[in-house]
Amino acid sequence: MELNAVSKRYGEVTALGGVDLEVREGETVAVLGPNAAGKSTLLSIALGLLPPGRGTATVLGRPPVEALRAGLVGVLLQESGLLEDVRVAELVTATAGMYPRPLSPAQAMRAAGAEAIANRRIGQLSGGQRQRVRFALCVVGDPELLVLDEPTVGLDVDGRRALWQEVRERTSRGRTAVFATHYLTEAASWP
Ligand SMILES: Nc1ncnc2c1ncn2[C@@H]1O[C@H](COP(=O)(O)OP(=O)(O)OP(=O)(O)O)[C@@H](O)[C@H]1O
Repeated sequence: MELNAVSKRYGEVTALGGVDLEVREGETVAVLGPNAAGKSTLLSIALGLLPPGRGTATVLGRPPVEALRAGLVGVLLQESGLLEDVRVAELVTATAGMYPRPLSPAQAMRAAGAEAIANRRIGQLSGGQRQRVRFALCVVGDPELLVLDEPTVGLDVDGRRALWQEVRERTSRGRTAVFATHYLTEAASWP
């Protein structure tokens, strides 16, 4: 992922003031900053979900939207909506079907620590359980790059452990991850 001199203003608010970032294959990079620092804005631009005011973004050597459409990027955004009436396994299976070379739904749910809730309806899940489902959906396509916005919010110790273990396992296979956090410990403890 490469950002060159990316700026973004919302009216009077300067969310990003000329950010350069280069993330190479196999790296795990934390975007660290306090609330309102511009982390989500940066990730949204890097994903092609938001146009930069100035500057350029490329992902895997192409425009971000193309990388996203090609199924090369797994995304976990803060509090993103989930279908409420379906069961976890149904949603993960349907999402897997949108990718060229997905993991099995069981693998993705295991990676997210969501096996025990596979048959539960999403509308009945707790906040942390929903976050596990978001992570399962993020990895089920076995993407080259994971983009995670505050991925551990709401997760208990086991949920956090499962998530970081999966990120580490992917990185060891040359995959890449970029995550936003305001937890200094999470950013700093990364090897
Ligand atoms: N759609 C929007 N319209 C106007 N201002 C916005 C919009 N989105 C973000 N902002 C402002 O841009 C700044 C950066 O917001 P952003 O969500 O990128 O920060 P963040 O670092 O992700 O924060 P947090 O840690 O609280 O999630 C904030 O001042 C925010 O109020």
